[in-house]
Amino acid sequence: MCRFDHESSRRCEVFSGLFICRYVVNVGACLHERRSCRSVSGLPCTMRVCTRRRSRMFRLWLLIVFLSLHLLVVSLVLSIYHTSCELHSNPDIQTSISFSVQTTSTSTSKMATLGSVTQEVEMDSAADAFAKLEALFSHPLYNLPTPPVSDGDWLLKVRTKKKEEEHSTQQWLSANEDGYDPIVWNASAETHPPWLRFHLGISRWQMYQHKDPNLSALTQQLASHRIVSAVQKSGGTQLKLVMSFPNYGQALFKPMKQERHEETNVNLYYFSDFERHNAEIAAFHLDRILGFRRVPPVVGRLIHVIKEIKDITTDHKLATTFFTSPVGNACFYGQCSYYCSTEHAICGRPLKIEGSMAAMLPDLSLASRRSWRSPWRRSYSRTKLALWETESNYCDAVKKIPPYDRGTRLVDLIDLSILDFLMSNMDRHHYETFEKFGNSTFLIHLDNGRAFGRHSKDEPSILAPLVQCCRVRRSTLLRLRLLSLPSYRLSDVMRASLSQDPLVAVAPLLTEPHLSALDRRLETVIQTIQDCLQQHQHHSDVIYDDITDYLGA
Ligand SMILES: Nc1ncnc2c1ncn2[C@@H]1O[C@H](COP(=O)(O)OP(=O)(O)OP(=O)(O)O)[C@@H](O)[C@H]1O
Ligand SMILES: [Mn+2]
Repeated sequence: MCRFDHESSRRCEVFSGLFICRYVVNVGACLHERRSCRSVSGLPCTMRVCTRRRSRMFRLWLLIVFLSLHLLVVSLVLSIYHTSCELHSNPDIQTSISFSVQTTSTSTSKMATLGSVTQEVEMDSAADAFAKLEALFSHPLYNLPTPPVSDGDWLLKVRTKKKEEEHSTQQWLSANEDGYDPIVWNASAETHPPWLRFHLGISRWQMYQHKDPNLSALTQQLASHRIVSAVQKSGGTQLKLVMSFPNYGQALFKPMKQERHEETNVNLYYFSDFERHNAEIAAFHLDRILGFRRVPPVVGRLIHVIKEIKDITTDHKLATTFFTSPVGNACFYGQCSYYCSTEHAICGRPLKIEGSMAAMLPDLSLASRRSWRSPWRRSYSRTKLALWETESNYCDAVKKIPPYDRGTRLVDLIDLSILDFLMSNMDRHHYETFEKFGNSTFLIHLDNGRAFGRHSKDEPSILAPLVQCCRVRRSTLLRLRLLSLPSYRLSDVMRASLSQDPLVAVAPLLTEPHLSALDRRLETVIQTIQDCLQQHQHHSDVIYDDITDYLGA
């Protein structure tokens, strides 16, 4: 049984249909050839009878061999058919299966090849990939002992309201907010909706906990909760909307602007590239797989342009930008500094559009954030180079400037550059932190929409912070090495992780070439660190040991 959508199961049917067809066509051609051979035979009559009897026996034998081969192939087709449905995302694997079965019909020795390919496919099956992901997250490197989180290390605290205050707020909210549910939560954690649990779970060190029990409820709500409001989000260059849910949760919606398989146009500069909704989703998964947990949860969702945006928006500027395209698709373009025009409209097909839904961080009035300009920011100019591109001792200078002169800020920035290199994101001009935690805190990895634009090329300059500073967290290096092993292969665990997103029903979130690019780039990162270790006398010059307490690492 296919686990996926009609379209993919149709593809599977067509695939296996083609498969059998090709096989039958080959056999038909063989029989036809044999018939024509007989008619041109020129042997004497008696010999012909004898030969005929022998040839009849031979044909019978051939038929038996052929039929048993046929049965074998059909049973193999059926078993592969099942696997290929689960792996509908993997054209490379499908090609190799169809290739080996065609050759099997002509040579039994190739059966062995088919057997091994089938085995490989089975080993790489979805269930196996999930097992890899599970094993990865259960590995001690993902469960390192962490310092106790003191009261002051939580971003927010629940304040118990006075009874009258609570009552008046509830009345105000239920009386004034159309489409919202009455508030039923109080100081007790069991009453909190998933978005509030997420906010209350943000600490000085991470956006959410490893194996956070709230994560699935949160992502499920982002993916399916009713949308009661959609307004444009100011800030940034490209159009995005803040969506609100009946329980007051919110998400940042970034619509699909390009097809997943489309590589970035080579003539576009990194700063004028379109953003990708699937990059926002994949970045969340990658960040989590790397063990950082610094991206707020993001899921994919199909949004109804009319019912879930146009009909409910209170944003008058946005409302004026809706139109129906010549082919009848519902479109809008909003107002922003890049690509907000009829030529770059965001259109449903005909009514629904894919997009990413990122869990909104707590409002700035509750938890203000500080935006930091990256020392390795690009010039955002077609002609100028940034200082880090020309100065050989650039890192030495950075290391002397606060906040890079102490604590983990530099290695945290290097973690971010590793994430960016893996997903080929050149657009990391700023990063943010929560003001409350000062300089001693994690970096929030927001805005990943310009990642995963190119799989056929790697961009070495993204790794400049690592190359120039030759410094890396020990825990990061160990996890990178783990992800380069076949049993935890980065592309496999990413494929498994991304297959949990609802948008796989439309198509895989990352194409196979993007997944392979991750493995290739991971090798480059590990090699870069290896080179650093060779260049330095002491390992401690390169490795920032953040896990001395971790036994056996
Ligand atoms: N999940 C989130 N929760 C709250 N605020 C967010 C979230 N994601 C992004 N923001 C804020 O929204 C603003 C714009 O977001 P983002 O940088 O993703 O948009 P953008 O259009 O891609 O920006 P740019 O063009 O600068 O790359 C930023 O100021 C950021 O702080
Ligand atoms: Mn952006």
